[in-house]
Amino acid sequence: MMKKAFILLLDSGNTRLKCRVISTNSSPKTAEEAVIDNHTPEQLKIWLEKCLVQYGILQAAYGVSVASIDLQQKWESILQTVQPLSPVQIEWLNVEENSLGLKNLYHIHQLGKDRWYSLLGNFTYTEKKHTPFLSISFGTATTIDAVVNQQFIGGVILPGIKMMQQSLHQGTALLPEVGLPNQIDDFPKATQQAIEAGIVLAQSGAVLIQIQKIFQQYQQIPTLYVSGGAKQSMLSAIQEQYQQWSSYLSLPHMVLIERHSPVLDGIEAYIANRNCC
Ligand SMILES: Nc1ncnc2c1ncn2[C@@H]1O[C@H](COP(=O)(O)OP(=O)(O)OP(=O)(O)O)[C@@H](O)[C@H]1O
Ligand SMILES: CC(C)(CO)[C@@H](O)C(=O)NCCC(=O)O
Repeated sequence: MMKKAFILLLDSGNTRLKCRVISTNSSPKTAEEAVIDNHTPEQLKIWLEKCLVQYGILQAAYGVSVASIDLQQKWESILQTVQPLSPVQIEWLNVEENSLGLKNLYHIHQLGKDRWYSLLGNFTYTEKKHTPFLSISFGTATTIDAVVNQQFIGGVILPGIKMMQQSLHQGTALLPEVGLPNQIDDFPKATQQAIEAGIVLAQSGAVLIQIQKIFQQYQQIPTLYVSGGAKQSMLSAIQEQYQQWSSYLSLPHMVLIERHSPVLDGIEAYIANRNCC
């Protein structure tokens, strides 16, 4: 009988580590996911020890990181300790000029690896490869990346929602730190509501502008793939802003798809393709 084994995928972000276990000799292949806060790295050890019992030996580990070198080394040392007799090195993946049929027009030495693998995850998920899309992440930072005609044509970086909330509070004497609203007013009349609405509009407005630019330049409405820890608070605002603009011009319906972990999907697709060719 074949020995049970698994592969580990890691997406090391500025706030959290997202992990996926892929069982190599059982079905379904994707066995389990976990999210570890960067402040509690020991949780990775606890989770991996559980995985070793359940899924057999750790065969390989692939990661994408935009976090500090220190944190990368922390994840590496945890992997060494959980399987000391046959230690596994994490292979940290890089950005490329071309992968899985997607061409990268961004500066490859500058592009965040999470952005590239998220694009690959969303591109793999796209059935009609010529459909333009925006790969949007509401994480520590917000990123809005555009793919048209199978090319990543570029994207924008904004402070994330939490970062905007904190910076308004920290940089002023009178402004409180706010949470995320369920509903926003068009013309707020109180401080908290004014800040909440301002942040949501800044973020969803940036998305709408990128949709408009693609429409102006390519006469198509992109599909939106939305991910990241703060995505829930943004979905209705994006839909509403699109609705208001598009109804004047009788534009087609916009497809918005929530994506759970596109970076891990991108790593999985990239590795599967590399190992098979
Ligand atoms: N309900 C929420 N409201 C507001 N912000 C949230 C909420 N839930 C999570 N967040 C924020 O989402 C961010 C974390 O999201 P995510 O895990 O996607 O980011 P990350 O680990 O920093 O990864 P990356 O660096 O790749 O963005 C944090 O800034 C967190 O505060
Ligand atoms: C923008 C973030 C922080 C998003 O996680 C990350 O992708 C990053 O650090 N990028 C490097 C700069 C760039 O992508 O141009």
